[in-house]
Parts: sequence; C-alpha cells; structure tokens
Amino acid sequence: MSPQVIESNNIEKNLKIRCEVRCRIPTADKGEFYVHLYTNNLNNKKHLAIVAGSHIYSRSLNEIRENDTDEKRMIRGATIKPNVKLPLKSIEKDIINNKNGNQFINKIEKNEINQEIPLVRIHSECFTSETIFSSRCDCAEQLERSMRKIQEYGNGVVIYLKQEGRNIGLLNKMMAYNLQDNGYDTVEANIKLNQPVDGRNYTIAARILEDLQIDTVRLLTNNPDKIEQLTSLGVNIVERIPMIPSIFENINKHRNCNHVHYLSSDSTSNCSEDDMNTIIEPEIVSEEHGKLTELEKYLQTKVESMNHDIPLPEYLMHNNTKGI
Ligand SMILES: Nc1nc2c(ncn2[C@@H]2O[C@H](COP(=O)(O)OP(=O)(O)OP(=O)(O)O)[C@@H](O)[C@H]2O)c(=O)[nH]1
Repeated sequence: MSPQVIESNNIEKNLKIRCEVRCRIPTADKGEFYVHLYTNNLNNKKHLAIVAGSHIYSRSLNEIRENDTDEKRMIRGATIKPNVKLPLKSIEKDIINNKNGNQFINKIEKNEINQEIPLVRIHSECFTSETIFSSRCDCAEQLERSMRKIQEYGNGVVIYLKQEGRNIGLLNKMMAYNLQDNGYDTVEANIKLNQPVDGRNYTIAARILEDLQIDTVRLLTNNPDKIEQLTSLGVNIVERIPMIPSIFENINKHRNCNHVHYLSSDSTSNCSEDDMNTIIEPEIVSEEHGKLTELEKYLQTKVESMNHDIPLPEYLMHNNTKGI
C-alpha cells in the first residue's frame, strides 16, 4: 500500500469532526448563505461549509450537548428544538425566495432538475487569489461562480477546505511561485520543493457532507482526482458539472480595432460599435497576443500535467510555450 493510501486510511479511521457554529451570511450579489465552522481531532484547521438552502442541517451542531440550554443553542446557531429536520418541501420555498427562482421552478416542473440532489463544490483555500487578488490562478473566480450557481439552484454547499496550495501550505506555495517566475510550471515547482504535486485529502469533505446529511451530489469540478477520492470515500456523485474558466468563455477579439478583450474584466470603451460586433476566433488571438498570461499557462499545465478536464481553446492546445 502506498504511503498516501495508508495516510488516507489512517485519517479515515481516526477522524472525528464537529460543527461548532452556524451563522447567516448575507452577500451583496450572491444571496444569503449559512456558514458552518468545523473542528476536527487531527489538527487545528477550521474547515467550512457554506450552505445555500435553510433545509440543510448539521447533525453534530444540532445534537444535544452537555449542559445545553436554549441560549447556548441559539448562540451556536443550532435549532432550539434539538434534531429538527425540516421537511423537503422547504427546498421549494428557498428556491422561490431566490432571485432566479422562477427559472428553476420551471425546470423542476418539467423534471429537468431533481432538486433533491444538492449541488456541491469542494473548494480548497487560495489566499493569494481569494484575498489579495492574484491573477496567477482562477481560484477566486471558481469560488465566486460556484457560490452563485449553488445559490441560484437553492440547494447545495461549498465545502471550503483549509488546504492552501493543494495542501503544501502558503510558505511552500510562495517558494513555488518564485520557481514559477524562473521557468518551472506549477507541477515542476512542487516537485523541485520535494512537495507532492497535489497533497490534498478529501476525507474531511466527505465527513462534512455526511454531517450535513448529504450522500448524493451533483459536483462542480474539473478535477478527476476529486471525483475519484470522494467516490472512494462513499460520496455518490451522480453528475459532474464543469467549471469553465471565464477567460475561455469570453476571449474575443475585435477585428477592426485590434483589441483583445477578456470580456469579464476589460473595458471596451475604445472600440466603435462596428468593431464590437466583429469577433475573431480565439486561435488568432494567441498569435497576435504573443505572450500567454500566467493564468493561461497555469490552466494549460492543469490540463496537460494534472489531467484536469477543462476544454482548452485551440490556441493553447499545441502550444510550445512552457507552462508557468
Ligand atoms: N502549489 C500550488 N498550489 C496552487 C497554485 N495555484 C493555485 N493553487 C492551489 O490550488 C488549489 C485549487 O484548488 P480547488 O479550488 O479545489 O480547485 P482544483 O483542484 O483546481 O479543482 P476544480 O474542482 O476543478 O476547481 C488551492 O488550494 C490553491 O491554493 C500553484 O501555482 N501552486
């Protein structure tokens, strides 16, 4: 048995988790979430579950504790009546209350969505992207987009794991970035530092899902390793929903004005209306754009060296440029 499998089996055997507190977090443009904070008996990391849908309940938060009182339960965000499980009907109420609810209700009525199967993302922490806006990777965008999708769906959770840098930690990740500035790609840099290419373990995520009484999911991911690990941990994944990076959805070039736009962020104010309406195919962009961005190289490496299932645009597929 490989050391990683042994480690994973040990974690699985010994791990105990508990939801300590749940609170409501409203957002400006992504609706309202219930954030659950989990402790575990193996380390001090505080993993989180960001839940959309007030029908999703944590078993460990709501069970009766020693010297429990109504006030203590209120403060930790537990139900006042212990172990109350709301009827599934409340899912529909959540969806109706949602901004885009009608769309989903229509689909549910047409049986296009089985709203009882939650939409789930297992997301790993990325301080550089999510807190200080690094454009080396697309982690912040993935977090934001998945929260939005799950909220629109009205039934689901983002499990936010404190596994910075694919679990090599921020210190090692910052050293990896220095190597990446000197020609290594994201995989080679980890190896050079004697770190695993991906040192993550999803046992805690599986346990959190279990605690939230979720056993079957539709999973938002491009990462086959997540699917494999979660499946072997007993999570029933009925569907993978791809996370397409917005730069691949939106790369357009205006033929007349010669501007390349990543439409999610660039201003288009210098282009005439005619320019705006004439779009060149993405492969032409790379030739004229010349240098790939760090994000493009990062995504290219994820596909080519980490088997991520991201539909790369043509211009990145047969490129000789070394990935950052
Ligand atoms: N070591 C290292 N980690 C990175 C780098 N860029 C981003 N990361 C980390 O990669 C992880 C991304 O994890 P996830 O959000 O779960 O996404 P994923 O594994 O790419 O898989 P998806 O589910 O397809 O999004 C985070 O922990 C980031 O901190 C890098 O260049 N080097």
